[in-house]
Amino acid sequence: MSSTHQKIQSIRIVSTFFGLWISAYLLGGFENYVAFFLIFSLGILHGSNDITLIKRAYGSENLTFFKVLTSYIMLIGLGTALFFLVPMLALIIFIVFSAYHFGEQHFHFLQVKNTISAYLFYFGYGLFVITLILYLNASDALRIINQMIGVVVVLDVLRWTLLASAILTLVTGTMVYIKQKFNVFLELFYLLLFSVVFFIASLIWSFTLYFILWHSLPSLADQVEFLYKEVTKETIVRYIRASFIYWLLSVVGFFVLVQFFKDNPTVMLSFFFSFLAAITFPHVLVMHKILKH
Ligand SMILES: CC1=C(/C=C/C(C)=C/C=C/C(C)=C/C=O)C(C)(C)CCC1
Repeated sequence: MSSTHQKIQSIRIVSTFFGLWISAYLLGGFENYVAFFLIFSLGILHGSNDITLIKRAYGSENLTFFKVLTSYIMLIGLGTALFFLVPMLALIIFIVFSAYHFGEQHFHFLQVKNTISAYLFYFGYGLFVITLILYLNASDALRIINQMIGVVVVLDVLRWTLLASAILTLVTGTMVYIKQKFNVFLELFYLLLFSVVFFIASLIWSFTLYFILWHSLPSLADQVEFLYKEVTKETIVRYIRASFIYWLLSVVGFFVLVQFFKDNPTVMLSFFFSFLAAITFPHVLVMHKILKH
């Protein structure tokens, strides 16, 4: 593990405990502001440099900036249209993509990469974590999901998904472990920590702590390393400069669109997750290309 990732590992464990402590002391409303601030800063930032990453990952010979931008916008458009036309299918695809993406980032240190068992392991693990967040905050989660897809999803769906993803993770994790040993106790400790956090914290705060500390931070470090070979103050500043315009566009875009929904908090939250979903689709594909190597 590189020294950057070791540092991030310590930062995220300490910050998770701090986040847990905060959730006991901050008032709900203020906690939500901090959560959205973190999602709109670090969370969106970690997906803002995708266009540079695609060009680098595919080699820039045949790919013009215009071609990449057009396919990127088309994918986001497709994602948005899907949420309008067939919301339930869109949500399922989004969760499948997100689950794989979270698991792939979490286990990016494994050398066992392009095998079916590794793919299923990433997917199973990510799905387990996402469902754990939803299950331990079920009333809020189900309200938002119902609002997003217009169908009543019951607690049993979460319960069975949790069980199925746990079994999938266990079976495929064993297959991966046979090929490459990893620290199972540390992974179990993380899962225990997540369960305590998700149980105590609210839905938005639980999602934020996982998304920012356990996903976006290590992903940012990987991307900076991929683009500039090392993570230093200078390369971080270069990364921020290169992604700033995309970051600004998505944040401004979100705040313009959200004006239509500002009178109803639940509709606003479901719009927020649909927006996150639409910009997530191309990001997952780009990161898969990078983490594969
Ligand atoms: C928390 C939560 C949800 C799941 C969000 C997910 C899965 C987000 C994934 C984001 C990604 C992968 C971002 C890019 O890196 C739902 C089911 C939408 C609605 C209820 C609350």
